[in-house]
Amino acid sequence: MDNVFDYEDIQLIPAKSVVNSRSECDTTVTFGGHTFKLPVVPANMQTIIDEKIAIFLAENGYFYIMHRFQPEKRIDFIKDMKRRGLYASISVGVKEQEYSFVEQIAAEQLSPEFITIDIAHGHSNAVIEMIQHIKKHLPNSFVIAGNVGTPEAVRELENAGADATKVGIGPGKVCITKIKTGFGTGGWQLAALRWCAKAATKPVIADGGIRTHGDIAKSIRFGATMVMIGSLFAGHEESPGETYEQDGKCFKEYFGSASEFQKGERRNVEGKKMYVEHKGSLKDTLIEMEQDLQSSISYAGGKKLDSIRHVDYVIVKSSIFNGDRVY
Ligand SMILES: NC(=O)C1=CN([C@@H]2O[C@H](COP(=O)(O)OP(=O)(O)OC[C@H]3O[C@@H](n4cnc5c(N)ncnc54)[C@H](OP(=O)(O)O)[C@@H]3O)[C@@H](O)[C@H]2O)C=CC1
Ligand SMILES: Nc1nc2c(ncn2[C@@H]2O[C@H](COP(=O)(O)O)[C@@H](O)[C@H]2O)c(=O)[nH]1
Repeated sequence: MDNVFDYEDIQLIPAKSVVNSRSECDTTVTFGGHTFKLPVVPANMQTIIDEKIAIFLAENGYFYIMHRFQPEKRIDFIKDMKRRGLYASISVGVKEQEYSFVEQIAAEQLSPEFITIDIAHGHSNAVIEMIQHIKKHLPNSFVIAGNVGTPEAVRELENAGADATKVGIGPGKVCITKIKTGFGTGGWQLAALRWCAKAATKPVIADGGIRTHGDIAKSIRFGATMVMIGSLFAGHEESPGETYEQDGKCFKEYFGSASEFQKGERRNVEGKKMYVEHKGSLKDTLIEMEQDLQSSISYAGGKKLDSIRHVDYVIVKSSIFNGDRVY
């Protein structure tokens, strides 16, 4: 791989606008047979999403993926979403008990519309076997598999039956994989996305490293159908987790799924915790994201999201850490 770059190294080049108002621009995306208002999904992490937020997102036309860190609540969650006439979108891991869980939801005829296999190193037999297990027992569920960082991995997971792959190893705000292991797409996530998306025959989700709303447009330009975001969704009124007050300012915690705070032990820790300044309501952030993306579409010279995929770009500088620090 040569020519690597990250979000902050790229500027998209404007084309002549074909709209009189940004409100004419359409940010909707079709993914897994459903149409969503935005090509954006909050990260399936315990400090980012809970049942209440999932209901809000599904009811209002947004995509969500529920996290897998309270496994005993997943069956009731699927039932509750179905009872409300909403789609169900859950996460699974790859350990033994997850195989029985998949069989159980199949036996109870609770096929969720979306299942995300959520592990750190998704290019593995463990993920391939789980994809095949889900497809055998729940053939109607749309399977998202990850995380990966190479075209080989994308192809292998697609060939195993994944309906979409999730790209990003190490670019996350509370991720320390790149520092602790020396591996990943941290510092060149956008280039890795382009590399993977070129090989993909099915949708790709860009996961991690989004620091500004403009990075959503850049992800679309470099091949993403959907963009998973953690830190920008942390710290809202609705966000799970404690609110802390310091010097008159309110903060909320945001911790990694592989941090000791999630795991409850210091074993194979690849995540950290940070405090995010209170940002107001999630609804307002989603509206602002939509407006900013409408503006991106207008700069791309089109009316639909797809127009962003064809714009020119320049590489303006180079950086490794994308503004992140270890602590
Ligand atoms: N996107 C990213 O960059 C990263 C995300 N994460 C997030 O952290 C959470 C925990 O992830 P994870 O530890 O995978 O989940 P689990 O703790 O559920 O582990 C999944 C299984 O995979 C094994 N495993 C974990 N890492 C590796 C590896 N590098 N090579 C081979 N086997 C491995 C584990 O065994 P054992 O523990 O014994 O090795 C375990 O059996 C997830 O939500 C994941 O998305 C974590 C790191 C990076
Ligand atoms: N290496 C780790 N990556 C993690 C961990 N917990 C979550 N994640 C990944 O980060 C993104 C969110 O990134 P952000 O830049 O938008 O904040 C998330 O979707 C996961 O893929 C972790 O403990 N270690």
